[in-house]
Amino acid sequence: MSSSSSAQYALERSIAISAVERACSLTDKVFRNLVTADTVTKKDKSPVTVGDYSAQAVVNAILGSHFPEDPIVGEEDSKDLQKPESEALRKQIFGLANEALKNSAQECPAVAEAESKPSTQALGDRELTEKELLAAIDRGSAEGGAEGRCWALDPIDGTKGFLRGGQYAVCLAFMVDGLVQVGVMGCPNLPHDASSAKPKEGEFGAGEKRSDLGTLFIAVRGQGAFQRPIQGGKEEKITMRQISSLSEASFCESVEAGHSSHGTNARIAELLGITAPSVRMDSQAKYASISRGDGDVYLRLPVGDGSYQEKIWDHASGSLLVEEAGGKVSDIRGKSLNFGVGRTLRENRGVVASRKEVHSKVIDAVRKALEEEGRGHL
Ligand SMILES: Nc1ncnc2c1ncn2[C@@H]1O[C@H](COP(=O)(O)O)[C@@H](OP(=O)(O)O)[C@H]1O
Ligand SMILES: [Mg+2]
Ligand SMILES: [Mg+2]
Ligand SMILES: [Mg+2]
Repeated sequence: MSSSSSAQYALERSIAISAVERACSLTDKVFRNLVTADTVTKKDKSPVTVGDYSAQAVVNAILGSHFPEDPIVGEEDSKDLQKPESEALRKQIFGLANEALKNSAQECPAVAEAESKPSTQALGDRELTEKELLAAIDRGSAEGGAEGRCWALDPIDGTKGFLRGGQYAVCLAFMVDGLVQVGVMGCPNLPHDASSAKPKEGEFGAGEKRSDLGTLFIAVRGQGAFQRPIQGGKEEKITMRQISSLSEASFCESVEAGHSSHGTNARIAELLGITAPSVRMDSQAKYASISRGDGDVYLRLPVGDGSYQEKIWDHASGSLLVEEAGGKVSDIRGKSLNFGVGRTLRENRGVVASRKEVHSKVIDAVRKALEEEGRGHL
């Protein structure tokens, strides 16, 4: 196989971009119409439920029409949605997903081009039935594995961030024989330029969205990592920041202490001489941020007894972005992430991502900090 030809996986790349774009405009709309100060106060998660299901339906329907044989490992399934009491929810998702499938075909040059190819079946000519919609969601139930083509989808990654008005991402990756080849990530609330002010969290409901928010990240193995405004525009190449010493680095970590141990991170920073405060954000936007140099090290340390198995859709697209931007991604022991063993990364514990040159130093500090806590066995 000629690995560096820019034509390699060009179709998968353009279909993935269009699917993620459509899903992002849908989730953005769901946020603006359904997340209100009231739903947030009541800790009502229904907006994210609507967004999750309809975004998965849209992406899977698009993948299904272009690559009908390809298995998809998606986070959601329609089991709860099929219950009689979910009828109103089903109707809402049905409307949103069909609208997204219909509207965007003309607006998105990548999909217009791909869909004009005779081999593909045009979407959006007619509405999907409710049955087809549920089937599209359940197309995501593949088991994954080390053989052949496979997609991994997180329709809304960072569900907590979505509800806060903070960072979340639509993440889609294409894998061959367990290796990620294409990663596309849409971050509707991430500024194009990291130096511009961060969006204020908790600004719910209607109102004009800032025009500098919404960034799309794209990576193909061997072809580099790129970003562009999600609304369209020129792709620019991104690379991780050059730092001469780890003491200049800053960490990027989860907002949720339950997803990554903040206390241990602080000790690792101390061991490495890092003084800059950690940047905390939800979702795989962390991988995207370090890929373009907003931060330098993404640490995700196991919490508790370390038995949690990371899900492949939480890391597939982000890890390729970092690798293509000059970084290295491994688990806390320095072992490569193995995306070919099923729906989870069961052979790995936690994640460490940084520039290649400093990666082993970070791994050493992680080991030392865990040993000090009596968790060296993790
Ligand atoms: N105990 C745990 N440890 C690590 N990750 C967890 C976890 N419980 C849930 N997660 C995952 O963490 C993801 C969010 O990561 P982050 O905290 O970096 O934003 C969630 O994705 P979803 O939001 O798609 O469900 C979920 O899959
Ligand atoms: Mg997720
Ligand atoms: Mg999710
Ligand atoms: Mg989830």
